[in-house]
Amino acid sequence: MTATKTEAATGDVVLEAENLTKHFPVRRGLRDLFTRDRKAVHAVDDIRLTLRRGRVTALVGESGSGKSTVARLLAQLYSRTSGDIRLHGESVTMHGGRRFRAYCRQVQMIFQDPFASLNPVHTVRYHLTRSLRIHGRAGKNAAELEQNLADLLSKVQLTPPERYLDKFPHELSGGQRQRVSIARALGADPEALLADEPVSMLDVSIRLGVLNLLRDLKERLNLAILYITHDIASARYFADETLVMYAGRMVEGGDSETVTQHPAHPYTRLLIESAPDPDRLDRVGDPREAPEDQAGGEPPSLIAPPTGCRFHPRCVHAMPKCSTDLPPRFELPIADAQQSHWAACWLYEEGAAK
Ligand SMILES: Nc1ncnc2c1ncn2[C@@H]1O[C@H](COP(=O)(O)OP(=O)(O)OP(=O)(O)O)[C@@H](O)[C@H]1O
Repeated sequence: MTATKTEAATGDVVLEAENLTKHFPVRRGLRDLFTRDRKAVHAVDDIRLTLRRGRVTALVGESGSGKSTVARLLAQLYSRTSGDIRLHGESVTMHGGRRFRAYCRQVQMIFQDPFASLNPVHTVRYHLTRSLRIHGRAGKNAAELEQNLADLLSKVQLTPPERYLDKFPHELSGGQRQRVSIARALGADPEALLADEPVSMLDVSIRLGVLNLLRDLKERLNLAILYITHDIASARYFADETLVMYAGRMVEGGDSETVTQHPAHPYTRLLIESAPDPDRLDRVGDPREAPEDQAGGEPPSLIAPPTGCRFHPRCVHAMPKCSTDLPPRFELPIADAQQSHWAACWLYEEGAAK
């Protein structure tokens, strides 16, 4: 791992990604061996994001938009094609060793499926003890270990701890299993949590409880949280900032209230209009209220993604420029000077007809 200091080493910034890109090579067939054609899935291109202490950042987009790939790049589970990842302003390059282990301790991932991420033949005690031991936090003796295990379970509101410590994963509910996964991540005493769809496999009735727990941990432990979801409504409820991805690129970002209540990018509007919302049922049938509803179609192939804006083939507002030129981030006016709101859409270029 190499390390170079940047100016962003100060303040509440924990983790930053700059121009983060991941292309997966496509396996070549026999015929391709005779051509120079090297195909790749352009899963993630030019991602820029910042995670701050005590804040939740939501990464929203439909299936296949590249959200999990971003999380796995940040967790160092994938090597990146290009771009930079900085922890406290220091660039990190994966090569193993002490610094790499320190990064893995500070940046922990929570997976979507708690049943798959916990080993069915081991108890809660085993999972949590292993995490504490790996990260050198098990304590000096058995009594200290027991206390640390109890503390971890209390942090995720599984109390009294002795009721859960010797249970196997199949003896717990989905929500309890996800809490154990969160406790295991907390065993490292991390600064950032990467939560990849942490509630999407849970019953609707218990999702809120797990999101409230994560919010409580964010506040009490001052954690930076990346919350990955396809549910933009939950981003409004749970996240301070929301970033929207489409076909491997970020298209809009800003504080969650603004992005969800005043979406600017045609894709974000489509995403919101496609989400079930009882408040809007009376408006169904009035196309003027929801012009993006007319945008049909499917997300593009990421092996040969569209040039220009990747959303242009589906966009009802597309202009000739959209199919040729990649839109940069345009800052949008916002009442609160503390907040920011941007959209990567040519509609917001100065002088463009809206
Ligand atoms: N290991 C891999 N090899 C090749 N292509 C991959 C790999 N992992 C992901 N992809 C492709 O990269 C794109 C982005 O996938 P990713 O899983 O990051 O999307 P996502 O937004 O998280 O979707 P979902 O919500 O369904 O998990 C998809 O086209 C996917 O098929």
